[in-house]
Parts: sequence; C-alpha cells; structure tokens
Amino acid sequence: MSANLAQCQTLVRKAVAAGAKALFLPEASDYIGSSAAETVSLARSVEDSEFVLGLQKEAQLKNLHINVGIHEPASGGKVKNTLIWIDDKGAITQRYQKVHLFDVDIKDGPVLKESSSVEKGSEILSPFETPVGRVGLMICFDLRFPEISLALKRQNAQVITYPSAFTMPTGKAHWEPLLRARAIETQSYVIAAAQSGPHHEKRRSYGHSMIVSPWGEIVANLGEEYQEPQIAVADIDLDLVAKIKREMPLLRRTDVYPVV
Ligand SMILES: O=C(O)CNC(=O)[C@H](CS)NC(=O)CCC(=O)C(=O)O
Repeated sequence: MSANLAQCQTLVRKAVAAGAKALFLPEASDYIGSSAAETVSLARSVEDSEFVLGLQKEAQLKNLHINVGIHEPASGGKVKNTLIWIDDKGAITQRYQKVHLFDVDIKDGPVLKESSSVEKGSEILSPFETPVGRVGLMICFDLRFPEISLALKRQNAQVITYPSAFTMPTGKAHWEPLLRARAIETQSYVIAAAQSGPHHEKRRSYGHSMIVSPWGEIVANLGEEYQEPQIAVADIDLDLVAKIKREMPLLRRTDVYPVV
C-alpha cells in the first residue's frame, strides 16, 4: 500500500506540473488483493488508512482535488469498493459505493467473483460541483449499465467518471466503445482512469486510461504504458457541454419507457 501511495504521489506531482485542478485516480488505487481473504484483510477505514491520509495531505498541500478508488471495511467480513472525492483542503466531501459487482466466468477469460469479498452499494450519488464542473461518480463494471449514467445526466452532470481495473480480454473488446457511448449518450465528458499492467501472477489490467469529450472524441489516451505512472490531461470545456446539449437535445420519451 505504501508503494501504491508513492505511485499516486508521483501522479499528484505530474498533475500539479500540468496545471490540473483535479486528479482522477483508478479504482482500487490502494491495492489489488490476490484473493478475497487478502482483499478483506487489507481494508482500512479512512481514518486509519495511511494511503488515504497521505492523499488528503497531498490534496491540501498542493490545492488539488483528488478522486480516488479505495477499499473500506464493510459488515459481514466484506469490504466496500468505494470512490472518494478529496477536496483541495484535504477533506473527504463525497463517497460512492460501487453498485454493480463483477461476477463473471468467461471461458478462456477471467473468472472473478467480486461479490465474494465486496458488499454492493445501493445508491446513486447525485452529481456535485467541482472546479472541473458537475461530476458524477461510478466505478468500473458500472460502465456496462447506462442506467446510472443516464440518471446522472438527468441531474445535469457535466463530467462522469469510471475509474477502473478492466481485465485484458474485456478491455480489448469493450472498453473504448463503452466509454465513447456513455459520453455520447450523456453529452458529458467521460474521465476513465485505469489500472495498467500486472498486479500479481493471476491478474493484469488493460490500462488505456481515457478522457472522452461530450461529442465522443477521445481527447486523451494513455495506451498500455506502465513502466512509470502516467497522467492523461485535458481541458474540460463546459461551454462545449452546453453547446452540444443545446444543439442536440436528447428529450426522453418517458411516456414510452420509465424514467431512470
Ligand atoms: O479487485 C479489486 O480490489 C478492485 N476491483 C476490480 O478490479 C473490479 C472487480 S474484480 N474489476 C472490475 O469490475 C472489472 C470490470 C471489467 O473488466 C469489465 O466490465 O469487463
């Protein structure tokens, strides 16, 4: 976990050097366990987490907002897969708990049962104001369920986030088209910070951190670089968000299908 904090501190330095107002870090930035038992045993509450306390200090020192995916203890011997927003004073001001858990058994592909160690969240967090616009939070596998992103669009999100640790085969097949679709249909920026490279002998992540414009264009893409932590940088143009919504209103037919 201290190695992960050091990597995140490198990313903070790079973000500050690039003049960023906010830094978006991946899902599970604190650690990726090699078993359900290890995932549970490593979870710390934020008050006792050197990783979180370290990032709060960075946020305060550098006047940088930081969005970061972590694990927190839950009841019943499980953890929560959460995303916290740390403001530029170092305070945790928002928290989202992953709603959709990744339970898959793919032939010749990943077999993962996230629900064996993780408690599922049951709330959509309303978008909130930040220096980079109104941000809506989701995590990784949530990307496959447009219902949450559409609910965030309805609540006027301007930026939506999918911090992730996608698997290699599913990433190759689905990562980019899903991110671009979510950006196009929500008419929002999509910021998707992704873990990249090997975690342990059984697990490797796809990477390709991306920022997509509300028109669906990829404005930054980190590829599979993982020798040293890298940042993707983009200007968030809130006038562009407004222009796209004005020019192409996506008025829902809630007389035909339910409101989400
Ligand atoms: O394990 C942890 O501690 C952190 N959590 C994750 O890495 C999660 C659950 S295993 N990964 C995903 O949801 C990948 C989704 C994906 O790859 C897809 O939708 O195709």
